Amino acid sequence: MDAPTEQPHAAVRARSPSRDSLLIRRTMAEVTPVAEQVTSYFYAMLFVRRPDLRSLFPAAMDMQRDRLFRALLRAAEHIDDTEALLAHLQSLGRGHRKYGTRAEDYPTVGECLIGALNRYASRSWNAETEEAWVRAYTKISQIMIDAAAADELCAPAWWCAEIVAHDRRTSDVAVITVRPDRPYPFLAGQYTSLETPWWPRIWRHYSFASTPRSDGLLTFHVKAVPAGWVSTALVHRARLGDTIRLGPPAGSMTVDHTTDCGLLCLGGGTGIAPIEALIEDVAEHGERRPVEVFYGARTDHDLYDIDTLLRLQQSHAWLSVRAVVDQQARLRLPDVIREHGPWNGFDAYLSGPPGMIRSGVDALKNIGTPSERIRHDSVEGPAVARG
Ligand SMILES: NC(=O)C1=CN([C@@H]2O[C@H](COP(=O)(O)OP(=O)(O)OC[C@H]3O[C@@H](n4cnc5c(N)ncnc54)[C@H](O)[C@@H]3O)[C@@H](O)[C@H]2O)C=CC1
Repeated sequence: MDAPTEQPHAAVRARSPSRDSLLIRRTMAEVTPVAEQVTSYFYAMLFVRRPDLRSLFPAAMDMQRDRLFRALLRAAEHIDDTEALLAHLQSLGRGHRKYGTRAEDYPTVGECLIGALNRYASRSWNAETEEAWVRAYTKISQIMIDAAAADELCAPAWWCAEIVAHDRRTSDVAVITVRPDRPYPFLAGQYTSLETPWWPRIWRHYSFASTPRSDGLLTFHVKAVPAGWVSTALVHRARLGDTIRLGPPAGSMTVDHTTDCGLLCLGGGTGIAPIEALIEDVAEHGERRPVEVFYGARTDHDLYDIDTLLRLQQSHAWLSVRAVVDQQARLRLPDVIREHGPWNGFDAYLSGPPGMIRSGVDALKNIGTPSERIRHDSVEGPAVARG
């Protein structure tokens, strides 16, 4: 994602913001309209001060130059939400190991961040604001540094993986299976970051389409999207035997096995991949909790994995699968959940395009689903930006 664009899993608590948080928000309000310039200035400063850091970023910086910067700003905005921030930043810190980031790089990044904000938020900037940003950045960077150091003791910074199956399902969707060079631990519902040999240092996120398997293989669903360099290479260029790199697993859209409540799953397009992993997870735990899947696609032809889902439905009485095809349906995917249900006693899992997640969350909230029962990974940024 890419990782720098992950966002705090936002269960925003109703609490009055701290003074630091208010000052940070004031800066953000001033820099948001000139975000492009602030970002360019930040990276220019960073690479002038530390030219050696340039090699950690992709050759074409326009593709993701603002990801690190945006991630830092977003984390600062959530500075009061310690619980959400902690999990998010730990994941970010672990994910940064694959870029080659070291603890000693963080102070320079912080100086450039504050330098850029100081310059572009000049109307509201003062000594108190600077202190608030220094405190926020110190907290953010320390969590990331600590998480990276702890991870170093037990996991590699990245895994190499060989493509062992490449199944073109439609003109733009491929189901790709890889064999990692070392065991790769993860949970059903999580995703990873992936780098191809053709676009070095450009990482994109893909969800695991199954539970961990005894043969250690990992499967991803990839759709080539316009201007999506990584996805297009994976669908149209990758061949058996090619080697990709994987970052660590991330994401919190996992099944809570301490309850037996039902699962309402919405999978849009290739967003169906982690939903399939969740179904397998429930099956492997021998649970007989209801799992209701709505699989949305634009056309019949885009339901590229409906056969897998129907096979799973045949073998599990607790599983129900419904396809919702835009061209045929009166309603779009998120709207159909209002027509079915009620969904009391169900946890909701959403995976698909950002717009689908947003309207799905709205639809669920409108029918009274509490937000702590709605799970999805971030709507903006890498979790769903899979170019
Ligand atoms: N490949 C993977 O592992 C994963 C991919 N994703 C994300 O899923 C998306 C899949 O893209 P496509 O296959 O092109 O899906 P798509 O754009 O063809 O849409 C799939 C379904 O979502 C619905 N939808 C789309 N936009 C909507 C909106 N604004 N409001 C309500 N419903 C909407 C459509 O009606 C359709 O039923 C991408 O954004 C990808 O990043 C998410 C999780 C995992």
